[in-house]
Amino acid sequence: MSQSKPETKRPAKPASAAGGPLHGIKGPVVLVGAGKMGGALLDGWLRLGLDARKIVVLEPHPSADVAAQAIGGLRLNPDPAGLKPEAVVLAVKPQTAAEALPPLAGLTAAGAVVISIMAGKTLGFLEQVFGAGTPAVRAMPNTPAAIGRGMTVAVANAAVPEAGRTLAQNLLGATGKVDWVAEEGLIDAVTAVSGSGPAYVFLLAESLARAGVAAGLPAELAEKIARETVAGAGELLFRSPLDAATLRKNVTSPGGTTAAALDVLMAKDGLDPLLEKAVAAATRRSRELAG
Ligand SMILES: NC(=O)C1=CN([C@@H]2O[C@H](COP(=O)(O)OP(=O)(O)OC[C@H]3O[C@@H](n4cnc5c(N)ncnc54)[C@H](OP(=O)(O)O)[C@@H]3O)[C@@H](O)[C@H]2O)C=CC1
Ligand SMILES: O=C(O)[C@@H]1CCC=N1
Repeated sequence: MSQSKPETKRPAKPASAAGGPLHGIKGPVVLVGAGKMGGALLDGWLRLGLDARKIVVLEPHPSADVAAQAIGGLRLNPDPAGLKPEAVVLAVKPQTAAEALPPLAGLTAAGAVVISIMAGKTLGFLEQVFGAGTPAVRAMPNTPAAIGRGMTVAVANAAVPEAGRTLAQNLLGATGKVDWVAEEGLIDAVTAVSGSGPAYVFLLAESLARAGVAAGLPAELAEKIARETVAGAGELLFRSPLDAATLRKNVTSPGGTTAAALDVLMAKDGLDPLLEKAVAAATRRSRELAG
């Protein structure tokens, strides 16, 4: 290993989860690509008590945290030829998939479920690489997975048995909520909304801070209050039983300051058409990434 990735916070030892959702997994679970999203999944599995000895990571430049899991028995970059995995989780970039995955096609010979989180890459592509009839799940998580607050939407091909779906549900659910759809075509728009969505929210924090500076605030104060506002509003949305529109109305006094701002944001050329264009662009890009 010539290079290693920056360290991210990982729990020193997994929370005990005897009898938890990952308890019945025999393994090995092979994770291909342990970058930002693959690393978040790995964290979730370890946090939920999946025995590190049941995990294999294939990653050319593992972070120090991933490498450290080898002490607990995680196997890092063994020869894939001898492996008979229960699941193979694909978390490499879609642009590298065509080169990175064909050498791993033999991994599914013993019936492993392939679970891909790659943007754009279709169930058809997975079957092309791993063979027709391979049980395959295409899933789209997002980065709040890193703190167990992810939102994943998944679709399975017809070859996935009930047990395979449960396995995928449990592995993906280690990072947050999982919804399933029957129609694969929806995943491109899901990618544009929840997969990429955290970036839009972080941009809102950045943009709000810049607007604060333009309104005369010192940059440090503007950044702090914008960040806390986005984080606090997100937390309120998470905890409150009220929907987003009601929470918005609760901020908006008639004839007050919020109403003045919302007149701009909710105008015909406001946020709605802008986000519609942004989500359409991301959806298109997801379809292009199918290759
Ligand atoms: N980031 C996000 O918000 C989301 C990402 N995704 C999807 O997750 C996947 C991973 O994205 P992300 O984690 O952001 O990207 P990263 O670049 O952080 O992770 C990809 C990892 O795969 C490694 N890799 C490259 N080639 C191989 C190989 N041949 N075998 C094994 N590992 C390899 C990379 O190593 P190196 O860097 O050294 O090349 C890198 O560590 C993508 O397909 C993306 O579409 C899905 C939802 C959200
Ligand atoms: O930007 C991307 O392509 C990936 C997929 C969703 C979030 N990040």
